Amino acid sequence: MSPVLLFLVTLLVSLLVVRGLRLYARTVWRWHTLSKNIPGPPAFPIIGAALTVAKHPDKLFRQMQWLWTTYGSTIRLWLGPYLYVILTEPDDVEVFCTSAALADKPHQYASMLAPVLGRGLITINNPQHRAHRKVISTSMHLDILKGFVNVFGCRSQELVGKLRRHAERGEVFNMSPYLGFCVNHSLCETVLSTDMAGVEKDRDELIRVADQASWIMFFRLFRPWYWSNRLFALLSSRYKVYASVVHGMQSFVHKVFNIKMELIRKGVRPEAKRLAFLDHVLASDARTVLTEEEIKEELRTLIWAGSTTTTDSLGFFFIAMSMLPDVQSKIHEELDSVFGEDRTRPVDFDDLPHLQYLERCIKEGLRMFPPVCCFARAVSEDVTLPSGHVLPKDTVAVTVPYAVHRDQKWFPDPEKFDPDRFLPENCTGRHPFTYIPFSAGSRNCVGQRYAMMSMKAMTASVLRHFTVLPDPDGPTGLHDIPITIGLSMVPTHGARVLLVPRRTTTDRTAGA
Ligand code: HEM
Repeated sequence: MSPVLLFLVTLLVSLLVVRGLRLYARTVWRWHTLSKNIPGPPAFPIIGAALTVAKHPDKLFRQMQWLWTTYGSTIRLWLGPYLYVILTEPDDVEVFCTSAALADKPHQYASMLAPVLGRGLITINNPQHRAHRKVISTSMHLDILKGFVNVFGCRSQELVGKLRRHAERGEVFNMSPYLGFCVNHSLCETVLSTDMAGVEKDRDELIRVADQASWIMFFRLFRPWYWSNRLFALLSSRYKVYASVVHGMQSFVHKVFNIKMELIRKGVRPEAKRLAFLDHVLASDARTVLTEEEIKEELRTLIWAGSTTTTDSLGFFFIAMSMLPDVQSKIHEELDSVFGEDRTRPVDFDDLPHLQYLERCIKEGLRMFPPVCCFARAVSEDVTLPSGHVLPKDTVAVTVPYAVHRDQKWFPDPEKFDPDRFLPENCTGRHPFTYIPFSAGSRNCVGQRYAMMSMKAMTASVLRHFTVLPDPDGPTGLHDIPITIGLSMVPTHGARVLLVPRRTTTDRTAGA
């Protein structure tokens, strides 16, 4: 290159860099000015307050609790060069969930979560999101979900068989891996295919590593220096696991999808009673809206979205039950009134409406331990919140259900497990955005009904057979359960409990 050309190129690059820096400085200055009244931890140049939150996941939860007890219901948090505003006032949360200026996810969802979760509903933005959401929610229709309850019931019976071995040995053990397997097995069967012949190994391997992947994704979110995929690959020892999970999930979904397409080509249709979500999608208009690649991405999303969230909710639920004998015995009474002493019949769809108390307990569990600990939105224009604070354009708004659900005003004595908070008469007049385990608005959880049905079927199946007792060496109360934060909130030591088989009248007579 001639010296003159080199000079011109250097000059041009320098001008562009200076212009970029000036633009950035102007934007940051604007963010500073608009958010100066919002309290938050001190921030340093370049890294912001990253060191305040870049903690080990076991310590991160306490750190987040410290944030909202110290700074209140609106918090300013600088992470690297970005400004995050955390909101927990229900009126602000309503704007967060419903404002068109907050309908999209920030870019970190696409760059860090999409490789694992898939470029599906959770990570894509409008107008693509709107089109996909229409198709996916149609295929999550109640009539379709009804058919899944039998799968939940049967997988739960298998779960009970595995748990029985520990119960018979009279030992405290960690239920979480068994719950995870049951949840993931049910998800694969209902979302992808009832017939997993030939791909069981891939499925089981995926289930094994699912937790690690969710942990790694969250680990990155709080470390701006790992946001670039290249730097993450170069600098972090965790990249290898991450890359193998991404690859494993993609190839598993591709394999199942290809098997289905091959069967369709051969004119083989699964029995109507054994249709999975994918069968419904392939038989619907969805194929005209979504390409094959898009369908595969949505399948990955559904499986990931349902996996740790449901498993961890169940984990917290059973720990809570082990500490609340009175609540548990009310559930037992309800189960006995529905199933009698028959312990062999799997739970089916018609049983679910009769399990009202159980449902309230699940809802209260989700209030106290909402597994999605926070979610975020990109702010596409300045938004003035009802609390008076301004969300500046191009920043990120975040809400934290765990904190929202502990508002004394709407949930008096919030650390008390009280299922009757969800009696219809006690919900009247409650601010609708003060209970958001499944989020709310246009980006709420599309699997909410699926999740409630599967959790009801699984908890009913386990509690029909067992009484859950606490680990004598474990936490002393619900406030004391150690929590680790990954993509979802996890009980740090898993759901460690002791199970005691419930005896039927026949057992008692035989034993007498
Ligand atoms: C207890 C279980 C579950 C909880 C607590 C939960 C919670 C949530 C939350 C809070 C969101 C919003 C996330 C955000 O805005 O970033 C969400 C979104 C989503 N969930 Fe769930 N979820 C659960 C189970 C499921 C299940 C079983 C499925 C699928 C079978 C599922 C599929 C999805 C999808 C696809 C989205 C993205 C929706 C969209 O943006 O249009 N979830 N979930």
